[in-house]
Amino acid sequence: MIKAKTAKESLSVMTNLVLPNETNNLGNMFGGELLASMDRISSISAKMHGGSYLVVTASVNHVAFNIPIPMGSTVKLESKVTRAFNSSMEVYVDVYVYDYDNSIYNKTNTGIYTFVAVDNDNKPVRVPELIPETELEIERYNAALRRKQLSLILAGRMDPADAHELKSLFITE
Ligand SMILES: CCCCCCCCCCCCCCCC(=O)SCCNC(=O)CCNC(=O)[C@H](O)C(C)(C)COP(=O)(O)OP(=O)(O)OC[C@H]1O[C@@H](n2cnc3c(N)ncnc32)[C@H](O)[C@@H]1OP(=O)(O)O
Repeated sequence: MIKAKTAKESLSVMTNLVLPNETNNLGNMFGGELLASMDRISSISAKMHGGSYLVVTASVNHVAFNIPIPMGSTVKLESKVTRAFNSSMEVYVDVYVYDYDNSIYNKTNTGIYTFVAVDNDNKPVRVPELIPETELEIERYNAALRRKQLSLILAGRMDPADAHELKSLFITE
């Protein structure tokens, strides 16, 4: 049996400066640059949880661009696995921009990614269970199955009729 791991064991943090070649014509960080950084850091978290296996991005489930990030900003990305299923793992990435006037980080974006651990033949392999500890980790863990079902439906991999946990949000018997 594979030993379970806590969510915090997969924590990965990356801080960077937004340079001019990473911005759009409004002088704000280009969305694709942010997506690439989010994919990169979340793959590190998935790999930390999955162990020696390779991990591949199976889906980008959600990315909200709530606030533009201006050129010159100090951007911090934090990612953690929120739940492990059989071979797949959900990873949350929270993005913050440093406010130098008030010496605090403000959250600007959140992204939710799914990674799958695979062997050298690209066959999915089992990953350790995840143990959530903090209130936020437990909240994200509990809702992850519904997000997985939604992601599978959108990818054409699941019949909505089989998504019982997701349906229970909308339909009460
Ligand atoms: C030489 C030097 C080397 C150095 C080395 C070090 C590297 C160290 C860092 C590594 C970091 C790399 C990070 C790269 C990250 C990319 O950039 S990877 C490139 C982009 N991604 C890809 O190319 C993946 C392409 N897709 C695939 O290969 C296959 O579809 C997959 C994802 C492996 C799934 O395979 P499958 O045969 O369809 O498997 P299936 O059994 O149906 O599903 C497996 C699991 O995935 C889940 N799943 C599948 N699709 C979805 C979906 N859309 N939504 C949610 N869940 C899904 C299933 O529900 C299932 O979950 P579990 O119940 O097992 O938990």
